[in-house]
Amino acid sequence: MFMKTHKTASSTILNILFRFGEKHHLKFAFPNGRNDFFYPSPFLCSQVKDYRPGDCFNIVCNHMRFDHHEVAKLLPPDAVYITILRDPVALFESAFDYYHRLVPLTWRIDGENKLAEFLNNPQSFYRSAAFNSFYLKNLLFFDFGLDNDLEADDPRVMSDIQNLSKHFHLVLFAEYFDESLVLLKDTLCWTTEDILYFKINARRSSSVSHLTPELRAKALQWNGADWRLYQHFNASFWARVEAYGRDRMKQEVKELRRRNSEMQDICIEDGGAVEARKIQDRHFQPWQPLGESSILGYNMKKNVDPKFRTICEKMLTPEIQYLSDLGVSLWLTRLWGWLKDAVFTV
Ligand SMILES: Nc1ncnc2c1ncn2[C@@H]1O[C@H](COP(=O)(O)OS(=O)(=O)O)[C@@H](OP(=O)(O)O)[C@H]1O
Repeated sequence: MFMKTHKTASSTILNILFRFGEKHHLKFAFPNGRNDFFYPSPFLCSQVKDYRPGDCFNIVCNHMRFDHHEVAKLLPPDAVYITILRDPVALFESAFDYYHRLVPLTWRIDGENKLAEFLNNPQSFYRSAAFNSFYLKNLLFFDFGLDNDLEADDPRVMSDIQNLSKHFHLVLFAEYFDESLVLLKDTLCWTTEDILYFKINARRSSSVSHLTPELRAKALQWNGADWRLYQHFNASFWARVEAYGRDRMKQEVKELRRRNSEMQDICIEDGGAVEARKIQDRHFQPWQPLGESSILGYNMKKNVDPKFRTICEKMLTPEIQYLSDLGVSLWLTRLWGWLKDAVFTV
């Protein structure tokens, strides 16, 4: 079970899981008609495509609002539960940039720097019951099915975190992505080959807001429950690295980076990610947020060695196209994508 949290490098993990599942003919529990399990509604096993009570799956990995009891119905009792976190300030900044047009509360924020305006006075732009407002506060807590309106010092925050830690065997971190993958490989007895990746779903640098220390402090306070969650699992992560062996970790990370860079030379035109308008093959065109084209993608080398063509293609394929390749119907996602691009894109 991979709990795909929002704006945490989870699409890069998803690509790794898709490739592993496909290679070993594993059975995915997929959504039906769209790329998520009716997010933000809480997860129900009936949302799984062709689900019948008693069915058992190998991998669950699409966006959902987590509910352990429901997820457990799909999996064997010894299933490994994994998720990924990111520094709540970076996550908040990324989510605000990506989703703010979908949150009516933010439409009346004036000025060039909407993020700063919001953080300087969040209460005046936020109501917990408002449409899509969960994107604006403690999004990790929300994704885990918890109350994202709790203040950091509410005792329920720590008890929720303790409870979550009983369910998850491994918590990865976007900030220590390569170390996280080495722990993933160790937990699942995988090989380095299995964890090779290209960064998926990154924004162009001009879309990233750099927060002043004051605004960073405000963002941390505003997302206080997520900050506690992050700190709790961060401590367990480093204890885990210690147990794995610092030197051993260093060697493994070095090897992973060497292999990734080798794959980059083999697969990617111009050495790295490019703006969407420069992507020639629609198959590699990433999904864009409402109203702009800020997400980068890749061009595959034209003269790629035939023995690497398939692996390059798969490593470069964004989530939506990969789901389609795996046979998932995406008619609702595509309808929304068409509306988004035809009607709303400026
Ligand atoms: N390998 C790796 N290491 C560190 N960070 C990474 C990595 N891969 C993706 N990213 C960053 O993760 C952000 C996208 O997250 P998600 O894929 O989870 O987004 S989504 O919720 O599925 O839309 C997005 O962050 P922002 O660019 O700040 O928006 C990506 O740049």
